[in-house]
Amino acid sequence: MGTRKRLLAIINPISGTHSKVNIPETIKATLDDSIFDIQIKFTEYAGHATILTKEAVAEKTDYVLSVGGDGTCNEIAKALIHSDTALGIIPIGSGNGLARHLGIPIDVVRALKIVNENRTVALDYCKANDKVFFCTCGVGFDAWVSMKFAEDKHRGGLTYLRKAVTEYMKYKTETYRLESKDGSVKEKAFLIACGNASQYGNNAYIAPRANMQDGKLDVTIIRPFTPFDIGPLAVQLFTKLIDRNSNIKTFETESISIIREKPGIMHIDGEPIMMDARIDVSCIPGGLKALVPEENNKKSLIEPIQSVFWDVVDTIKTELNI
Ligand SMILES: Nc1ncnc2c1ncn2[C@@H]1O[C@H](COP(=O)(O)OP(=O)(O)OP(=O)(O)O)[C@@H](O)[C@H]1O
Repeated sequence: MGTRKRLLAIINPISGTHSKVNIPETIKATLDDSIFDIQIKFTEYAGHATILTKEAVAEKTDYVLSVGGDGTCNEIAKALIHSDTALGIIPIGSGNGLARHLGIPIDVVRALKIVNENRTVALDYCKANDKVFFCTCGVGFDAWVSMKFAEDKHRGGLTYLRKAVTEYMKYKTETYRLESKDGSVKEKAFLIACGNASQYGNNAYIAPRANMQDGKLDVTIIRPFTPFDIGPLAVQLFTKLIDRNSNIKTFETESISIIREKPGIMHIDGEPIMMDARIDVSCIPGGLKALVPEENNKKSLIEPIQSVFWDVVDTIKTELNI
């Protein structure tokens, strides 16, 4: 037993809508304790996961599991970059974009079995000014929705949907200047998203061609559109076809600067944050070790339907206090 790998599982008790009470037992029952020496900790406040992870890296822990959503993954993974400690993801958040991109099942037991397979790869990570992200960052409507979502006491994919619908009518588009190696352009945009991974979460593919091992960001610019365009746009977003929409511009780049008139909100892996008027976004190849399934991006066809079903059940339970 002397050569077991040290593993710390960090559980965010407020992520997503599922109960976390049984998760420590499930982790202990499912992870192979002949491979892993397991420790489990709950976060106590926002930002705590980063502190716990830094301690784990200093103690030469081999794996840190993020048991939460994309916000928890971000807090953990930013403390893991360029270290020998690998990230594992047990997705129990609201969007779970990074897990879904990597093909990790949205099911605690099945995700833990991926950890048992013990397959590590090097993934790219990205920066927006001094903020590190792994999935997507963006300015415009998506950042606005992330702020409204953060203010809401409810979580879950349905809350995202509710916020997007109610905020669309009130939202005013901005003009941005974009600078990249190809030159400088001005764009009036509903949103500008930079994807390291392909989706926001909940299988909303904002950067369908994004690859976390190509050293590049996939930039998507959605220009202002009318209410009549919403239906086709929504269908294209969820069917990986958004780059076919003529109102949308997509391209790949190693880096890009997004410049607006004054500082404002942006989102970093779905978490809202105030940023300077100038945002320099870049991709750093291969800086994060992560546990992934053998065949990336292979997922069950009924998984999105299951996710919505459990979201509805959890929302009803929360509303009825049961
Ligand atoms: N113990 C805690 N109490 C309050 N907030 C916490 C605690 N631990 C972590 N947080 C914060 O909870 C927020 C939400 O977590 P997370 O992103 O994992 O879940 P989610 O928003 O439901 O899922 P997703 O990001 O996939 O949509 C993060 O911003 C994180 O900083």
